Amino acid sequence: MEKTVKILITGKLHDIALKLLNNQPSELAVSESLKIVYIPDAPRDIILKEIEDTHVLISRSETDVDAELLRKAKKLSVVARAAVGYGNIDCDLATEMGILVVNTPGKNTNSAAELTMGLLLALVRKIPQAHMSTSAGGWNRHKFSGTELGDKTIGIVGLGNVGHRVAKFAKGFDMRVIAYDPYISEDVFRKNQAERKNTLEELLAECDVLSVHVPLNKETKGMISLVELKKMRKGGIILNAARGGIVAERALLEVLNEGYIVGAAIDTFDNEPKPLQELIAHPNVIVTPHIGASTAEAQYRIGETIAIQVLKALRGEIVDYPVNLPHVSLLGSNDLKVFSVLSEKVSRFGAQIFDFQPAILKLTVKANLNKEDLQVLKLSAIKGFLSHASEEFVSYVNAEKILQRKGLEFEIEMTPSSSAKNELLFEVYGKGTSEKISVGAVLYDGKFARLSSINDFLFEIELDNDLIVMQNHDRPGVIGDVGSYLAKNNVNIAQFELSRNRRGGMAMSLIRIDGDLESEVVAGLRKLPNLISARLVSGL
Ligand SMILES: NC(=O)c1ccc[n+]([C@@H]2O[C@H](COP(=O)([O-])OP(=O)(O)OC[C@H]3O[C@@H](n4cnc5c(N)ncnc54)[C@H](O)[C@@H]3O)[C@@H](O)[C@H]2O)c1
Ligand SMILES: O=C(O)[C@H](O)COP(=O)(O)O
Repeated sequence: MEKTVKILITGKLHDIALKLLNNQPSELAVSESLKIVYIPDAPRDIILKEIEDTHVLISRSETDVDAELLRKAKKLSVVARAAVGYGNIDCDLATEMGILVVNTPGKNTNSAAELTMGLLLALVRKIPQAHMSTSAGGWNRHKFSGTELGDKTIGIVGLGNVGHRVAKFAKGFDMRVIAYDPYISEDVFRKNQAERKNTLEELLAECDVLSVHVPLNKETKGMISLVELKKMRKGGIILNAARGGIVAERALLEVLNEGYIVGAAIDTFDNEPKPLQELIAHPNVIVTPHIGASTAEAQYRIGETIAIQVLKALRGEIVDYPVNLPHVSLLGSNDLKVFSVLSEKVSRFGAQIFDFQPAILKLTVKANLNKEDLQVLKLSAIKGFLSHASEEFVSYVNAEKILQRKGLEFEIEMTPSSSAKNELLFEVYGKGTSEKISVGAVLYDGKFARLSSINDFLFEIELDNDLIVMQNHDRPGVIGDVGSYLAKNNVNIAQFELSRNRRGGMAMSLIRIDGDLESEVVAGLRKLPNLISARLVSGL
């Protein structure tokens, strides 16, 4: 029966996202049918109920994806954050549970940077106050006198996507741009014509306008508190269109009341949607309700990107913007995608053909790959092995953790090849010295997955459907007996491959069958004369 995947959407999304999920482009089509439950601005109690049988959650900043929610989500495999900040998602727990978290970095950058500049201009020219007064019939040309941006210094904390766009815009207003971001290279500062400050203190001491553009995390929460605000020049102003809590709100209120800081423009708050009342009502503060990403253009880009991420994740592909798989970024090419599927298949096969206690798994790769691509193959192999050998839900996200928990070691080795060979050898070693199995696989023509060996036996068989792995004595009549037994049990053979180590010695056969096979049928095979073993390998 076709599986149905439930996608719960709890925030407002652009129509393009729903269009792409409902009418999937052929290259992203998923085999499951999708049940989309779209509840923009969903209340918490509804989310907690709906999440129980949800497979994919698409959310915006108002949905806290915390431990309470995750623990109720028994079927969840993807959390898709339709924006950048994921401070509201318990990523550690999601990782532990094997849930992939994705986001859409860069897609709302321009909108957030434009809003930041809008807030800055509105603040220094008192535009909201002048508008209110004038639209109410007033005409106060002297009351609404402001200050210019030209020649003032803006201090940017976090020169990432939004930060460097703000830097560019500020340059357009002839501002001096200084920035503090210890995590990026000198080059980024140079390219964005921002003077690098090595400490936050240096930056604070020199800026008239302080604008924060860092993520909210343990390190940045409260990074601008009373001490830091007092390190700024008297008469400075503060912008926060990043996250509430980066600038401590009570401290900001204090310096505003003292008149030490003369203005603040804020889009993001500690307690959304009910921010600190005294702060938002302060006469020198202008506020917006977290609308940095709220433009038609940003929402289109986000909607399109998030739908593609979800479809890729459902297809088992590695997504473009994984949050909790930092060591695997883009799945570079289609070739790598096909190779990673081979890696998953060969290890899933290997997991089903031994009877000893495994201790070490080893993948030998004959190809020319970079470190990142090798990591993809490693994760695919672990995932393939564990998805047979573990009761837990295994994904690229938690595969390594589960492996560690099971006390298994993984080794990976690459044998560089002068020609473009794509071959894999997957080995499982037991604790005893003689316990070992190996399975070889190859990509013919760069795309067709074939099993090429099991231990010393050579094959060329498709790694698809269910397979029977049989060992027998190399004597006449075995193939005939097996063929008629399977026919009697209504099993159709798609491919039969026999390999032997020497004439009259041991033989191994692989039988690829159409459809599913009952385990009793395989058990019956073992009773045939000259059969040593027969086992079913499934889920390929
Ligand atoms: N108001 C909105 O609607 C809106 C829209 C977009 C982004 N945002 C928020 O803006 C912030 C920046 O977004 P982005 O897309 O530019 O992210 P980004 O990841 O591209 O940039 C963040 C930068 O902060 C730097 N950084 C991290 N920790 C730091 C620290 N302790 N000190 C100094 N620098 C540090 C990083 O090195 C990085 O360069 C995030 O909080 C994001 O959630 C808000
Ligand atoms: O983190 C972000 O990208 C912004 O805060 C926008 O988030 P939202 O559009 O989901 O509120």
